[in-house]
Amino acid sequence: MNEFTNYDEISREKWQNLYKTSIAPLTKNELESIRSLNDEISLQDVQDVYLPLVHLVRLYKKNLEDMSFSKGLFLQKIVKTPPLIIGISGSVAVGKSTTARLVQLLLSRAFKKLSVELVTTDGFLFPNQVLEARHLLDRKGFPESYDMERLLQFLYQIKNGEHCQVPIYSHEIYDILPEQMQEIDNPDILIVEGINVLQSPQSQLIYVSDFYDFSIYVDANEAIIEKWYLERFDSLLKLAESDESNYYHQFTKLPYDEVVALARDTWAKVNRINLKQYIEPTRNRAEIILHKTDNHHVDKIYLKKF
Ligand SMILES: Nc1ncnc2c1ncn2[C@@H]1O[C@H](COP(=O)(O)OP(=O)(O)OP(=O)(O)O)[C@@H](O)[C@H]1O
Ligand SMILES: CC(C)(CO)[C@@H](O)C(=O)NCCC(=O)O
Repeated sequence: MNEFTNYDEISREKWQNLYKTSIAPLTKNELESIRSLNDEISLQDVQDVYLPLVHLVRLYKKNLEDMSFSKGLFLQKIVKTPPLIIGISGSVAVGKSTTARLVQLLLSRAFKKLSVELVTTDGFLFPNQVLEARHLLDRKGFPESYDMERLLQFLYQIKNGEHCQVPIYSHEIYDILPEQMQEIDNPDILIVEGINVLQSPQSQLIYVSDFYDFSIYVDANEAIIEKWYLERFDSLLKLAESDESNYYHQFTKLPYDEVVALARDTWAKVNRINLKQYIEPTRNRAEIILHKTDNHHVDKIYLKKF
């Protein structure tokens, strides 16, 4: 069976015309907020692709509310609608966090009174010290480098309306920040972004799919993702140039061709292998697959049929 049998393939042209008339165009302020989020984002893509996507999320939210209401009627008690959880997955450097921040911004616009929080699963990586002790430093990002049980516990607590604290990962120090936590206090919508969002822990007793009400896999051709990875490596190095505490500072002293070779090597030996073995196989668990080409231009969207 073809991997996409279970999906409707929708061209960008078709997608961008869905619900066009019922979505208000972006205001000047909103355009500015998007620009400040990432000035590379194409505003045409926001209008044509991401606004209809957020409209679709509305339907899933409505569905969750209706189901809670009906369960309440059945049980003859008040059942509070749990937070809507959206998972965003895909390769390292494919643009998950940019997509997640954009979706957060657009959802806050669509639901002005609701709180929309964003968490990255990078925070659930074991600290370098633990990875080192387990000889896993060069396996960062692979399933065994994450505390998956803790991630699942967190998702459970969120659904249960509990106040949660999440560790914070910093690309600058290439490690979990000591003694700093992100506070998540009972949001209406939670976006969880990360390469392992659609993976299950090894015990398989709990399925991550039980917690996500909607999920997005950000997809692109492998050669293009490698290019984005190399470009991002380059911009991380530029940021590290005058900051000795930055993990990437050590590489700023190397000749340019050695830096490129190093980044290519990390892509080939770590991130590409992870993509092929563990990330891409979860693609067809997503509700929506956003397929991107050069310049992050979305050309195709796949929506799960059932
Ligand atoms: N829609 C977009 N338009 C333009 N540039 C983008 C877009 N999405 C991502 N990028 C760029 O691509 C690179 C990777 O993006 P991002 O950091 O969001 O990826 P990621 O998948 O979250 O990576 P990681 O898994 O390593 O955290 C960044 O340089 C970012 O600026
Ligand atoms: C933190 C992750 C795993 C995911 O965001 C990734 O950015 C990473 O650091 N991968 C390890 C190999 C590398 O340095 O690119």
